[in-house]
Amino acid sequence: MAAQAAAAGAAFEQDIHHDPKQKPQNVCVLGGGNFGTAMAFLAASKSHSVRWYCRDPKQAATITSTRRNPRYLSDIELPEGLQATANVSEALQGATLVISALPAQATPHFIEKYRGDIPADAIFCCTSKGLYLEEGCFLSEAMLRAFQRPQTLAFLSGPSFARQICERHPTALVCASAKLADAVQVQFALSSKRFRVYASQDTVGVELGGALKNPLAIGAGMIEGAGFGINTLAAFVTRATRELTVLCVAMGGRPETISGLAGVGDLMLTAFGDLSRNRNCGLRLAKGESLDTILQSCTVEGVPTASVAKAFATKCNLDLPLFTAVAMILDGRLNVEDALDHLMSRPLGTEVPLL
Ligand SMILES: NC(=O)C1=CN([C@@H]2O[C@H](COP(=O)(O)OP(=O)(O)OC[C@H]3O[C@@H](n4cnc5c(N)ncnc54)[C@H](O)[C@@H]3O)[C@@H](O)[C@H]2O)C=CC1
Ligand SMILES: O=C(CO)COP(=O)(O)O
Repeated sequence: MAAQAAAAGAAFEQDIHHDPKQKPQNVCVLGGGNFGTAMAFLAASKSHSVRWYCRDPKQAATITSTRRNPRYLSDIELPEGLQATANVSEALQGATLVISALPAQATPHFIEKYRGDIPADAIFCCTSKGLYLEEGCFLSEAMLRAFQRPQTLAFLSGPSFARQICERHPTALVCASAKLADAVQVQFALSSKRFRVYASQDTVGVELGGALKNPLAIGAGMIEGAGFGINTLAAFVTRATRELTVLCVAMGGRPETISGLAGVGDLMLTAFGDLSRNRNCGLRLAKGESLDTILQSCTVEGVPTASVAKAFATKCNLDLPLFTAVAMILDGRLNVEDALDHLMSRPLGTEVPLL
């Protein structure tokens, strides 16, 4: 399948979505991990000028000389024209579009440290999927505080494993920005025959959908790890979708966004997809591995996000048993079996509010 997809590669490069009104971008990708690799791959495939910041100088040098990322997705051959560097100022100089693929918890600190190097008129497009634990808030709020000035933010989200983007599987995402024209800039900058971006103005829904599906995907993994089958998983994902929608709408997002790519689309991918680190984290926890060991092995955004999600639910006066159970298991206050027992023993009720 991967070979077949790669063979279709030449067509992928063609920019069928070229809009003469959209200028070519000077793209800077931040983050040398899985998603940074996918974003650098995409932007370079579209013939933008791409500079890619990886904090490890050896890694950056190897990428530039071999066109492979030695640490992540190392079997993927990257397009020509990519320049990786460990020098932040060099990477950001003259950028018109900054695509950040740093872990959520690292992003505000990065901005605080390097805001002087980030061009004030660039679109800062965030692909991180998490809420900000240190301040118990949306990542965008912490990012804007870190900028200490107005900066155009966009959020790119939806069902998209980095590996499958690089293997050119047809993929669809949504990009949200307060001004539709800014979301459209990103849309045209990245769309191709194999990567379709929808534009949106629902920044709250897109940011929250991407972040909140992660603790729920951990829950889905726990169910599988505990040995339960598709009956349990389907029930969980259905009720999880409801909790996701109720919380996003209470926080100001649109329900249509949550039934779209950034919500249900990404929840399905991560709850059912073997490549999901959040799902695998739940699976490994249910099999008895310690959370510390798991977090040392990979980025799992759902862990810090779970407790912020629970705090958001409390603030909105919402009873969201699945978010609560996942957060309590991650805090070590409940085990998976007891959580399932408790969830199945809750008072019986109607599925949706009565008419
Ligand atoms: N992997 C995927 O398929 C997808 C990931 N995302 C999101 O992208 C974000 C990044 O995820 P991945 O790339 O998968 O993680 P990763 O763990 O593969 O890579 C993270 C990278 O960030 C670098 N990094 C960490 N802290 C840093 C700092 N302070 N300064 C500079 N570099 C730093 C690490 O060295 C590493 O290269 C997450 O929020 C994730 O939810 C979104 C869609 C898909
Ligand atoms: O968000 C993702 C794909 O859309 C990646 O999910 P994981 O972080 O669980 O691997």
